Amino acid sequence: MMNYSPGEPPPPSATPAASPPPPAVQAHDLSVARGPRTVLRALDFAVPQGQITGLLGPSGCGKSTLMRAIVGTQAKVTGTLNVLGHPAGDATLRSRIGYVTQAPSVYDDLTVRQNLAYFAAILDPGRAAADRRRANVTRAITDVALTTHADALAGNLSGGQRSRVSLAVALLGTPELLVLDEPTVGLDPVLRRELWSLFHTIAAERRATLLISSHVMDEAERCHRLLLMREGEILADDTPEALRTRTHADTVEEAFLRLVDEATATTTVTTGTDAHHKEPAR
Ligand SMILES: Nc1ncnc2c1ncn2[C@@H]1O[C@H](COP(=O)(O)OP(=O)(O)OP(=O)(O)O)[C@@H](O)[C@H]1O
Repeated sequence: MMNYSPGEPPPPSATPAASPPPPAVQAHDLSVARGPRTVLRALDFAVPQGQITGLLGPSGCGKSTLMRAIVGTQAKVTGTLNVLGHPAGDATLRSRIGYVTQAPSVYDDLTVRQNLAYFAAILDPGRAAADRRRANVTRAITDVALTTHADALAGNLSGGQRSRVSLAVALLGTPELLVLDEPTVGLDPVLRRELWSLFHTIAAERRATLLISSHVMDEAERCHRLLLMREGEILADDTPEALRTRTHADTVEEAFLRLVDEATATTTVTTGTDAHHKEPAR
């Protein structure tokens, strides 16, 4: 279904211009409380346009919460969060963002094609758009490699296939920003590789921005940029290569672990009884 070969990510799709385009997402002093807890703490970061940014970190570090804030479905958000030039949650952003949650949102009693036709009718209503809708539905089904299952009931699909129906729904409207929460969970390695190839094709051909969460560190190597998270904070915001170089690590996983060790050592030193020395331990 696609033509990107895995390994090093290809260069970002945007051709070099005199001034770089504004970031797709820009956060300043962004915090989120869930219940009594602050689960995101004073985040500052930018997600560049037309690239794939990976959001990585252990379970519970706040990846889904951050994505929900970006798509405008999270309560108790403070600080500044701009998305495609508007405050997050602005009504004008609805058709410009595709969001796929961890739990696939599909109707089990409809076929794959019927599910997509239903969402296509909401996105692009009216009789005059019928041909365009049909073409978009077929394209989205092909994109996620579900052509052979197009007439199967969603309720009879495997978990990975249902996730791909959700992804196809997000691809229907050709969004400028795609926010994908762990889209490759439960998929076999071949399918994971194919989906990553699709993500690169979307970034390159449609100039879309993709923010993709994962806790599988080998997927980090396929991103143009990474936001590494830990306990509600951003530990690093860089390219995979720069992260590896900076930490003298062979893999992003190793780089992440070194950064965690550094952060832990800093915390221990600054919160310990002898809090004079604040440099991270080596
Ligand atoms: N509805 C809720 N009420 C209170 N706290 C919540 C709620 N949902 C999540 N949390 C807490 O917020 C923190 C961040 O959760 P979040 O789901 O964003 O993490 P995550 O990094 O996406 O995890 P995972 O990789 O397991 O999906 C966690 O500590 C979690 O316990």
